[in-house]
Amino acid sequence: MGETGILSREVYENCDGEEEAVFYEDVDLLQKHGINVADIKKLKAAGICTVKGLQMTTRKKLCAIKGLTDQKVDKLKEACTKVTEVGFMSALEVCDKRKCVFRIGTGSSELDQLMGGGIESMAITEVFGEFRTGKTQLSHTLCITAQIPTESYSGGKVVFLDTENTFRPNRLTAIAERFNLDQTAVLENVLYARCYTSDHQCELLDLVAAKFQEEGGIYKLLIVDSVMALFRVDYSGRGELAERQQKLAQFMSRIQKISEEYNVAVFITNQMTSDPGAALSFQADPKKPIGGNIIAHASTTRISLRKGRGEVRIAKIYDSPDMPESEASFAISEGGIIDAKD
Ligand SMILES: Nc1ncnc2c1ncn2[C@@H]1O[C@H](COP(=O)(O)OP(=O)(O)OP(=O)(O)O)[C@@H](O)[C@H]1O
Repeated sequence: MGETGILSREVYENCDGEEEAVFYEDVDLLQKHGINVADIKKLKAAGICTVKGLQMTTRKKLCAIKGLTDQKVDKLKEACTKVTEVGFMSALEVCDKRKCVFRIGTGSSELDQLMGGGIESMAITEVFGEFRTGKTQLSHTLCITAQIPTESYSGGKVVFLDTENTFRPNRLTAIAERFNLDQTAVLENVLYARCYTSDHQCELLDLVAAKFQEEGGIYKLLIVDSVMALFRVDYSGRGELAERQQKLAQFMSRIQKISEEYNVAVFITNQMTSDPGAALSFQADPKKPIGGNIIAHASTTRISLRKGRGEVRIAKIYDSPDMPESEASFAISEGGIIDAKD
């Protein structure tokens, strides 16, 4: 561990000094089961870098990869089963598997508590809210807190996909200062890409997967700020809605798989729109997140943000598989997200 407290070495270590086990099996392993290097290269070029990733890819998608015939796909699928078993496991085994799930703090202990300890790995956490509710500030804070090891978390690097040109490195250095971290090291640990179209946003996931595989176990967080902005621009009107939702579903499915494949936390921000149906049902807040059922089903935990007094913001669990619908407040400061009472 460096003087600053963040991990700057190539090999990340657990707090007890043990080297962290790489979570996945490389597709290169398939060579031992009769798959040639050229075909493995083709998989990697398509962003399929792990055996689990291969299991998660449909036969149809594999056949669409240039140079992969039906027979080759059969052989690949067969080789996969020799490396890892697919099928049922007991709930006890699931419990054991989930022990490697970690949580990344948000900078506010109240917000962490609301989310059961922070942003969870192997899952997608979505925050949505109107403008100025702190979605981007929370994204920036997570870029730093993700690098800070705790008793149960080793700390790691971050990938930031920016669709709205709102990423500001000077915010990262200001937040790093709050945590007494080396500013240059902190910036080095965040890999940034500016997305210009929704196609570009989707294509970048191949590079993200390749990076996660290349530096196994080092990346801990993928941020997409904001997930819908480009889809909203690139597809307009009802006529293009079906196509938009199909592309969006592919994007969401891919980031969901990446989170499980590499044991990383995925954090996405989303915008809101007025809900014409809500006025009729007398809802208190006639606004809803955009992206419809696709985002709703793919996100594991959904958190709504709204403005409170001054710098205070209120977060509410909107949907979660294991947390009650409760609220917490936090504040936005020069040092990022903090507790509202600070
Ligand atoms: N350095 C800072 N110190 C304190 N507050 C800040 C700082 N920088 C930004 N803010 C506050 O953060 C809020 C904006 O938050 P943020 O950019 O995260 O909003 P957002 O939810 O992402 O909005 P949008 O949808 O417009 O992108 C503003 O109220 C702004 O005053």
